[in-house]
Amino acid sequence: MISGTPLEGSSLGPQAGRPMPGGQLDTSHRPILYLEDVSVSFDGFKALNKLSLYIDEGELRCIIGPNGAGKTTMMDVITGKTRPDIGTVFFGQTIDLLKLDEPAIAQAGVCRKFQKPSVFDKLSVFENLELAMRTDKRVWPTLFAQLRGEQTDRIGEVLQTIGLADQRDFRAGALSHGQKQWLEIGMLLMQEPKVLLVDEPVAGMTHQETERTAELLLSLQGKHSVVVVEHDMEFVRSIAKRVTVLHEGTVLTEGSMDEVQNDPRVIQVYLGG
Ligand SMILES: Nc1ncnc2c1ncn2[C@@H]1O[C@H](COP(=O)(O)OP(=O)(O)OP(=O)(O)O)[C@@H](O)[C@H]1O
Repeated sequence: MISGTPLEGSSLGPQAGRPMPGGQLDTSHRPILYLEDVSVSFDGFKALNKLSLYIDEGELRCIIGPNGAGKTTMMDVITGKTRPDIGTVFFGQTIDLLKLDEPAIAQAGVCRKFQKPSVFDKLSVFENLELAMRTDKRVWPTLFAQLRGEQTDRIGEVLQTIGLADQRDFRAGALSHGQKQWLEIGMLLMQEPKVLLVDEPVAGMTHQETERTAELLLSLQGKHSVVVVEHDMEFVRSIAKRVTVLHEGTVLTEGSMDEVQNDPRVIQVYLGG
């Protein structure tokens, strides 16, 4: 049995079935997440400039763009870390994310995976997943109880999804960098997020780990909306259906990987030609 240490700084969201912060999620009109005309200034510099972005339910979207394009700021706005000067950010049709704070946004089902893994090294893979489930406020009544069968099953499912079933009793500290990243994705999945924001998931990974991460993220689409910010173009090509290119805080273009890579404006932005 592990203790119920809070996951400080982590953005863990909910499992289904409890009232959501900000109201009930309504995705009947397609986008599960949308930003409209969002601007953010830092000392007069516009990090986001009338950015509009629409993410559909179950979609896997890749966001690319040169350094300083505004990708991180965009994620910060969605998760409530940064408040825009102006603009609209909605989760479904009815939940105004600008009215919620960071924990409430995570609890509503918008979760973020940061670049650096933050698993608990001394705990086993299984215990890390168990802890992620126990930090969900809606299962706090079970904090000191034995895991119920369905909860153990859920951990088993997530272990399969992240490809760590054989490592379930390994200490997380003994995992490779790639395995730690998958475990952290698993910890977020324990909360059954509707939207998963993933920041540079393959940075520092081996080729094989990168391929496995592509399979993992592809397996999530349909069940979750996944927004991936990544610089590795080969990786983006391997998972992308629709790619959004950010530049100077706004959407330069959107389309398939082939479309955006052949767009002269994109080539100019990347090559500075
Ligand atoms: N807190 C801040 N204060 C001042 N300027 C900031 C702040 N955060 C971001 N910026 C600036 O806003 C712009 C957009 O930054 P952001 O980190 O969102 O870009 P990015 O696309 O994520 O870049 P990278 O790919 O390098 O991570 C950059 O010019 C950055 O220097």
